[in-house]
Amino acid sequence: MITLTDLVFKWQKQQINPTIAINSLEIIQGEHVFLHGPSGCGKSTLLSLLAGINRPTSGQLSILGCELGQLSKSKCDKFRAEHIGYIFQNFNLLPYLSPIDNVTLGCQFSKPRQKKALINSPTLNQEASRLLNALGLDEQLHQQNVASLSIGQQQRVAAARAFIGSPELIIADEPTSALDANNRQSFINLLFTQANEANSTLLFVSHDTSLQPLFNRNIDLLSLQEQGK
Ligand SMILES: Nc1ncnc2c1ncn2[C@@H]1O[C@H](COP(=O)(O)OP(=O)(O)OP(=O)(O)O)[C@@H](O)[C@H]1O
Repeated sequence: MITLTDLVFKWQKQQINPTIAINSLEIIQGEHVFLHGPSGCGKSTLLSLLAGINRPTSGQLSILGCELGQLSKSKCDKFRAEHIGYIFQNFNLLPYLSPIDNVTLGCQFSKPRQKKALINSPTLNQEASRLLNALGLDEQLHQQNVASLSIGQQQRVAAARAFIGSPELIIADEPTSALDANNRQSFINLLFTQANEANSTLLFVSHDTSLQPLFNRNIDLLSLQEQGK
């Protein structure tokens, strides 16, 4: 599903030590991967490459057989909209829109993803509402401005936006950092249920190593990078 070969990424051309240097990594469809490593080792940078937000400096990065480094920026954006659900560390929600509008935005830029979302519900709004309910966001909050929601509630909106249209890859960057232990466990359970239902690959970044046993694969980015340098 994801294949990295001799992948190198430098933020600056003149940088001596690349931020990312990975010889080889293969992740198969449906795998639940826990990615960890010390602060600054490049976790968010790697995620931005996988999401096509940044481009490799050299090497290959292929997702679902598509070589992301070869795509134009607009094709990369289209690829991301179609195949990837991304839960950002700071959620990246549009504060003046409602939860429903934020969630439907997740599939607004891809017709195939909209079609997949409409398998479960007659309209995109109803599908957004179904996902928000499944994530435990009270129905009366679905139409309020997102800015008026608590952090935990905003996190649910960010998750529903990533899940809509069952993308093949779900990327979650520190998605549980703002939650207490109970909410963290229920959030993880929902994440796994959603990923299993759609056979999505899950790439989950966290500093909380107590979550590690819940995943079927554990990648230490620092050791992976050591092999590549
Ligand atoms: N936009 C940027 N421009 C230049 N350098 C950057 C940029 N973003 C990150 N870096 C650098 O890349 C390196 C890796 O940062 P990154 O955020 O990927 O680490 P991380 O492992 O996700 O850290 P954390 O666990 O603290 O979130 C750091 O040295 C950081 O300073």
